Amino acid sequence: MIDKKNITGIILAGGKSSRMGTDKGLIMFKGMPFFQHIANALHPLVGEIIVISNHSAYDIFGFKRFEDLIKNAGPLAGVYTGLKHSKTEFNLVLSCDVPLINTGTLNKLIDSYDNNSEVIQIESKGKTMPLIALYKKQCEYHFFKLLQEGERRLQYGVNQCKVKSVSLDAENDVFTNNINTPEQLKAIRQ
Ligand SMILES: Nc1nc2c(ncn2[C@@H]2O[C@H](COP(=O)(O)OP(=O)(O)OP(=O)(O)O)[C@@H](O)[C@H]2O)c(=O)[nH]1
Repeated sequence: MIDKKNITGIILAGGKSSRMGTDKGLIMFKGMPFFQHIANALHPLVGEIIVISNHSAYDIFGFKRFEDLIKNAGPLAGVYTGLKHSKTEFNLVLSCDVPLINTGTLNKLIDSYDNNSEVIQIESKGKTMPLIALYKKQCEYHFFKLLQEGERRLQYGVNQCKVKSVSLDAENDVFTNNINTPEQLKAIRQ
């Protein structure tokens, strides 16, 4: 069991939201922004939450916010920035577009940790999800090197680490739904 004081929650909210057309983390769903749903799911499991985003609108949530150390380089740079600023060995990294996520699902990542892994990621509907994952801080070194080489793919970066995937039961797959488009938003609001 990992002590929650040794886990930082890192929420990435620095994307362009081009498919949605409006900043995804700030979309209202069941009375609160997507971002707040994600922070609420993380809160019981971590000692601190930090936000990685160049958008100052996220300051309203009251967490420390850091800007990408490498700009316009996508989620790989966002995760790298989060790990670099984290003070803890373990880090639960989430995107801001999974508003159905819950603490129980995230806890599965922590429960599945073993000493041989550097990243534990969710696998849902046959797809690995490196933005619902537990990272050891040491991954920052791999990611920095890859970014310097011009690599931008997060899943490629994760695959350079010792990675383990945790599959969800079919009835829990819904909690990891990525909401990227107005159509997907409409579907969860119904
Ligand atoms: N900090 C940071 N986060 C990012 C960056 N790019 C994407 N993200 C975050 O990574 C997660 C997944 O992002 P995507 O859906 O792949 O990209 P997006 O730019 O948000 O959306 P699209 O423009 O529709 O692809 C979201 O939480 C984004 O906010 C980035 O350059 N920096």
